[in-house]
Amino acid sequence: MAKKKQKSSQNKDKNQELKEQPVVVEDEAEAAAAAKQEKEDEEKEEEEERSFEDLGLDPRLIRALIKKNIDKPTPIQRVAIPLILEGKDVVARAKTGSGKTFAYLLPLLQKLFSDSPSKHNQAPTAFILAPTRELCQQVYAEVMSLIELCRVQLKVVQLTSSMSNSDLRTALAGPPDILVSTPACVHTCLSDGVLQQKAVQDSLSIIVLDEADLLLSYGYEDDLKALTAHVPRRCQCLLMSATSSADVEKLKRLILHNPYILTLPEVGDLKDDIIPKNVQQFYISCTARDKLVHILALLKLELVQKKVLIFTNAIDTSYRLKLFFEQFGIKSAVLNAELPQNSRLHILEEFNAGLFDYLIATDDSQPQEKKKFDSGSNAEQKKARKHAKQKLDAEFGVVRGIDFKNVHTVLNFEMPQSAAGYVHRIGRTGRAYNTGASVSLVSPEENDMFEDIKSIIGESDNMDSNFIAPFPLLTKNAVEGLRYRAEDVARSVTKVAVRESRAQDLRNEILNSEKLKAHFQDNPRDLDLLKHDKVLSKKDPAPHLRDVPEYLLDPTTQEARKIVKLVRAAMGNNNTARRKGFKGKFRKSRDPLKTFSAEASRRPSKGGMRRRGPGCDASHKRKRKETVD
Ligand SMILES: Nc1ncnc2c1ncn2[C@@H]1O[C@H](COP(=O)(O)OP(=O)(O)OP(=O)(O)O)[C@@H](O)[C@H]1O
Repeated sequence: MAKKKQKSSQNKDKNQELKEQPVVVEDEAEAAAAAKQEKEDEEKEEEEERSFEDLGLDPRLIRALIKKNIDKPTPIQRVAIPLILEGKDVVARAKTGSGKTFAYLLPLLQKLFSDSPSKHNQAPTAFILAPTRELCQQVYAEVMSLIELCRVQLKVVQLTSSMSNSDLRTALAGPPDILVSTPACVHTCLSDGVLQQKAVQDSLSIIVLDEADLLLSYGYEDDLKALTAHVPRRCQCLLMSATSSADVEKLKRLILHNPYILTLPEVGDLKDDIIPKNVQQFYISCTARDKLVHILALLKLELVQKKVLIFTNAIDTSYRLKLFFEQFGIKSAVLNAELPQNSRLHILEEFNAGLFDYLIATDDSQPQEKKKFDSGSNAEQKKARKHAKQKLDAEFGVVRGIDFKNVHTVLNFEMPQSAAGYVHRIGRTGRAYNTGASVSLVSPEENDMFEDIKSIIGESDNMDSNFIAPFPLLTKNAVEGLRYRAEDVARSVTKVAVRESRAQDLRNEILNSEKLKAHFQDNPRDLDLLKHDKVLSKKDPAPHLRDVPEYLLDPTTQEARKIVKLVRAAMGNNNTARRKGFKGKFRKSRDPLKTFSAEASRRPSKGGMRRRGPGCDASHKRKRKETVD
């Protein structure tokens, strides 16, 4: 009996053992996976800790960055900087606001600091080409400020198509070390002999195509082809882009030799390419007529965070909005392709410097203007095209690339005409380490487009990051409380008033532009000279419209205002908050500056960044892998 008992207990033990065995195996597998994960996390952390020093950056540049409150490279910078310093050709694709400009500018400057160009150079050593004048101006300003902070002697010029040949010649005399321009302007310089082709072949050692995904769509293909014929083979080529497209591929083939490809996991996929994950997206459904009262409620009841960038599809609408706002004591400025270039640049600078909180920008892809070409007789179409061409500056681009600083809210007063337009607009907030929000006012007529946008940005696939939610803070009562005043004022903003104010603004800005040109030659940093948010209404705003009486605020709206104020207080100045260790409410993975991750890698441990070396595109034989973040 005892034996039987012993046997049965032995069997039991054995069974137990057998039963437990797979568990043990599973535990081991789990432990191994955990250890692997831990190692990967450690590696990732180490990678994230890499400083600008670790990347081999010149101490002068590091000091300059610190003065700009930039102390840590972004993921794209961590990978691109060392490669560019090594002299490699690089294609870098990373979403908007991920720090691509410094990713190429820092190593480019460092190279120019150390390799002092030959005295015999007759042409610039570096070309930086961007699709719009505004972008060129932005890059130029960035280069100049870095150089100033580094106290190094380098000559940088920005050339624009509006300059005369003699001005171009003067600017190119020397020659400059860096030339910032559009491809069309450089092409003109080459064909007019302002830039000698032979000199370019001898001197050019680095060329950057910034916002490369836009260059071909802006019609620069022929200009680039003409230029590449003179780009020497030894010249280092860098191509920076927010998206991957057939155009980028075409450019890559046109100008690069065996580049390293620094790319994103889902390149070609609009949603992951350019929507910054730290932007919360909202919408409000209302009739086209009710948009005014809704936008008034959002701004006047302070239900959205300032600064606010408001998008319209037509220039007239932007003036209508401005005049409407003025009657409620809300000061705003408008930005559109009709304004002179100096004014536009100055408006951007003022807005970035925080001189006003509301900027009404008209999207540069003008469906309204385009429609005019598509209707009417041939002669009318021709006339309309000529007229529009004269009026609208072809190199103006407000939606893409421009680095609007600290925009907390993007408001689509009118919906863009494409999903791409939507993501480009949204990309103006949530830049650098900031968070942001967007609110789109959607009328029934815009519903189809809105549905398209939702499906293209992948709302259904990924509820977490790309969900466009109903805006929760605006109640029906709050809107109704303002309706009477809004409708009354809206009636007073007539078509004639809009036309007059548009013409008046243009006159003012043309005068401004001349003054600006002269003034900024001597005082490039003086921002306060001319204000762009001045009142255009002929009628003084009625005092009772300035303030919203308490009785119009229902308890929910009061609560909502409090929330918005609290959030603002918590955010403070975001950059300062970040320096002080403020982590923000968004997960790190939602920050475009921190989430540069690349195509699926075999070593996802460091964020899946894939660095593809020369020749990889074709053969996949020499795949180099390096991962960050
Ligand atoms: N390492 C960094 N740390 C903090 N901020 C940074 C860093 N690098 C760049 N920035 C800031 O981030 C913002 C966005 O950078 P940048 O304009 O280069 O983005 P981008 O990737 O070129 O975007 P886009 O594709 O829209 O042009 C800028 O204001 C820039 O000063």
